[in-house]
Amino acid sequence: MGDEDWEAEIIKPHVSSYVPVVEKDRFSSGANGDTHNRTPVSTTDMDDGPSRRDHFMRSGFGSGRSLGNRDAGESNKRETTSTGGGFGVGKGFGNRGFSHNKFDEGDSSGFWRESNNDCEDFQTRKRGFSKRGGYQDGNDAESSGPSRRGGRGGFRGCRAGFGLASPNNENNEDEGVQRRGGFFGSRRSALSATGNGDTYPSRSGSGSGRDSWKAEAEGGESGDTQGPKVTYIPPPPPEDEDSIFAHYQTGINFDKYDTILVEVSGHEPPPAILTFEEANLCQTLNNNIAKAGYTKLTPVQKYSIPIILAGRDLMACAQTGSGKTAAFLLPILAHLMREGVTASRFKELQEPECIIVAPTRELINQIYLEARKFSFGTCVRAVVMYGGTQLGHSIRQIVQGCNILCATPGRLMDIIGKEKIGLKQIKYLVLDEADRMLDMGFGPEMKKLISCPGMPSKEQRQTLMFSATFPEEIQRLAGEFLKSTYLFVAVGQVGGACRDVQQTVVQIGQYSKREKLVEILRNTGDERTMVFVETKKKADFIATFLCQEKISTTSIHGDREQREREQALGDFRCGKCPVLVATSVAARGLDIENVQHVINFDLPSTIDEYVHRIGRTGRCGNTGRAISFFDPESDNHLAQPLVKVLTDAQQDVPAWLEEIAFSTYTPGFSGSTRGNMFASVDTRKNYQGKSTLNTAGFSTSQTPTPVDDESWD
Ligand SMILES: Nc1ncnc2c1ncn2[C@@H]1O[C@H](COP(=O)(O)OP(=O)(O)OP(=O)(O)O)[C@@H](O)[C@H]1O
Repeated sequence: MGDEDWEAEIIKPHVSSYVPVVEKDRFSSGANGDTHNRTPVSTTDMDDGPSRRDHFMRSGFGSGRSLGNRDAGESNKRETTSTGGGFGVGKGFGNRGFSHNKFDEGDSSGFWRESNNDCEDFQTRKRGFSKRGGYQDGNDAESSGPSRRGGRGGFRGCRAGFGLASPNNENNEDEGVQRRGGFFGSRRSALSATGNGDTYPSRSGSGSGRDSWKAEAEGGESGDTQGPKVTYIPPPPPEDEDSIFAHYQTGINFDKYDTILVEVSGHEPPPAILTFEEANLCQTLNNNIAKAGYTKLTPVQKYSIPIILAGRDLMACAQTGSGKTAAFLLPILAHLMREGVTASRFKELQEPECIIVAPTRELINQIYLEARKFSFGTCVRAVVMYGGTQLGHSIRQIVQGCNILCATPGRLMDIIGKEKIGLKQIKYLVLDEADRMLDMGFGPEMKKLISCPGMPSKEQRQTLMFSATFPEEIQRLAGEFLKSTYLFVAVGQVGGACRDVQQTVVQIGQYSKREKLVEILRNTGDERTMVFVETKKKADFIATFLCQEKISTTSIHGDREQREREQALGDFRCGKCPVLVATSVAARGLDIENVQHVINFDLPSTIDEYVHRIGRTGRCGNTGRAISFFDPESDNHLAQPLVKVLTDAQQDVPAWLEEIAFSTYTPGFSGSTRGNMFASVDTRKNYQGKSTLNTAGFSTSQTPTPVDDESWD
């Protein structure tokens, strides 16, 4: 099936995953005339009568056979070898072109490799699928358009079994290989072509792919040869002041932030400020800060704001949910206003003063909403654009004027390639979740960005990097983006978990997880809970399973269309679906009120991902709970770093976990499967002076100390 079939596929409703299958009869015309606007699954939807059940039955899902197969969706091998219909292998895909042998042998060709990293780039991987090079030659089902792979699998499976016919049946095994694989993007080595939603080259560490990002962009989303046109136009956010400034309350532990140690390293850092007044921001900004409910600075804000105001480059690492977004937005806005930046007018080529990049669409949208909030009533205009939405829509937003451009990397490259954005005026470049972007293999793309024609050199712009985790390797790479004089701010333990999250680790076998999950969710009632799983397919599977159990659930992952992702998030935010099953696409940055629980149904492959995932709860001084299922069959590599994270966060460490950590002890272990994630200090060796202070501003030490925390033992 060629690209034209992709087109055909998107003009008729299709099912991109089997969660939406249950919604199939609910397709409605979207606001934008999109013909496949679907409502994510929820129990309420699923409970509404026999017809829905019929649908399940018809689709093969929910038959005793399907559901009775506890292995389905949980055991890769079993799925791929089962031909029993129902869940295991839908007729649509399961046997028609898949070489079981390949799966069983853990084929590492990269086809159908589903990564947990389905952030912004999921289209790219799908693109990779279409170039499957020899995989299942001649099978029309198998060679169908890549991005619709899951969809077709689901859709066809729906007719003839159920959509677990996803070709990703082998994924878990491949992921097992991948997750232990290389570092910068090496996990993606097989996925090299561009995608329709986010066009950029391979994430492969080598930067393979095409030579020019511009070529990528031109052959990208708008390049009709590359895939289906994305028609989704996200609904505009509410414009009324109440909505713009809607916020949740800080929690009981907000004041405890003052006791967290902060380490600043680098030459001559400006002193921290203790209050918003000391920042000397303009009146409009102060008003907006007040309307946002901010009365007191968080530690990362106390340090970062004066550093950014002083024009310094910054790498800042602070625990999840501790206000990093405002820490960079406020001083940037203050500068822009001080410099008299006025809203740019309609122009074909816009030249923003600031670019903010983040790895996921939902996160960049959230940052945009914060930028819009703090720039309210000013002349500064923020614009957001991200993959999975209509490119023309992004362009229309931009040409109206753009001072602060919030973008995901792929879309940013597209727009620059289309010469809608000039870089000459850039004064601030912000990389949020910088480690994630670099880890995902965006390093080459980011390097291309900073060497784009017109982009001021690092000496002439201010570059800011933020995250809750900064492995050493990433720090070293990140140094290329920053002036050598950059300051490094570490609030608390770099890579450490937020102490406001009560962490529990449960030892459990793969096949008992679902039962346990239901048990937990029955006890949590309507409390908002995020359930993380490792693969997109499993996200759908678990969401559907929970719906069957009458637990209102929706799901978010990289194979869902952007419309569905946003709908899912909306339903979760408003409480319509209090359970959100997610892959790591939702692990970073998402700030959702009242998430009381995070459940790691599957532990992530790395400890820093764990830290980010559990950081979706316990934000801004609120408390939360995280329960993680630890399967000794697959998670032993996490035992050591997990023990460290738990210990550092003053949590109970189960004896069995300590034992596993001990038995898998690696001399020189530094807390990460990928390197020294617990680099509690700036990894530069040449800085002089490091101050360790508590956030009330009192110095506890002014002398440099050696790297003291690289080893957990
Ligand atoms: N000084 C403050 N006073 C009150 N609320 C604040 C303050 N700073 C930030 N917040 C709120 O705290 C929440 C978390 O902030 P934010 O999303 O910026 O955290 P983060 O550190 O970026 O987290 P993550 O590491 O998960 O991305 C947001 O709702 C934000 O509006």
